[in-house]
Amino acid sequence: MDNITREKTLAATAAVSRIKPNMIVGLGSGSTAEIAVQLLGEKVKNGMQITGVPSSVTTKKLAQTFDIPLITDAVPAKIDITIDGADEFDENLNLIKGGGGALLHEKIVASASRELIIIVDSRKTARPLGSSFHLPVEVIPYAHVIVEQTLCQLGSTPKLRRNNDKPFVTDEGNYILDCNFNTIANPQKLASDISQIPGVVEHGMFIGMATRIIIGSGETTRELQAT
Ligand SMILES: O=C(CO)[C@H](O)[C@H](O)COP(=O)(O)O
Repeated sequence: MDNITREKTLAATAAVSRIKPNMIVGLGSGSTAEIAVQLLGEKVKNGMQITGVPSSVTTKKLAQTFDIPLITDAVPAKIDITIDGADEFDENLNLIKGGGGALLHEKIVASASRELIIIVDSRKTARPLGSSFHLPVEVIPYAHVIVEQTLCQLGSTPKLRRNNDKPFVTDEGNYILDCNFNTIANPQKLASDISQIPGVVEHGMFIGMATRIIIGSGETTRELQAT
């Protein structure tokens, strides 16, 4: 196992150790969250009863291979703990997510969760949002040209995400604009401005949602907790 995978596994193991029998567990997306799904699958195999709520089609398929009982039709109003990854986080535990394109379902699952535990490897450290990752904004295809123009007026350089020569399409059939805002000085204000643009479905800033960030670091983990 390479060092980064070991760090992801350490963070995922620490997060999964917080899952107790009969919990409803939100299942995040991305390579780190997938390790957590695999570890949860082992718990289920050993007899622990949990119910998972997947945040993407990819995660649903993975969880099914481990026979994790799932709720897939609609997100329940109360999820005990969600374990997910992130592309960036700041010292206030605000996040940028959506590198894998699952930000809409991830945010819905997170919004229903009593606890949102984020797991990352040591390449990700607390820094102002936008400093190293472009903010994904999910838009309905019909509106993507006009939304792109408005996002330019807000100070970014949006780029339509592509999958080979076609636009990348999300699980809900939408497009993603990856927006370089450089460092985002006021995430709350920008989040509100973007949410008001007609045609925007969701953006990848998760503000005040994460309760804990577990960072795999070498042979150990360290944690940041919301105050
Ligand atoms: O937000 C996400 C997917 O939409 C992922 O959680 C994020 O991209 C982190 O992925 P990884 O654990 O592979 O670095």
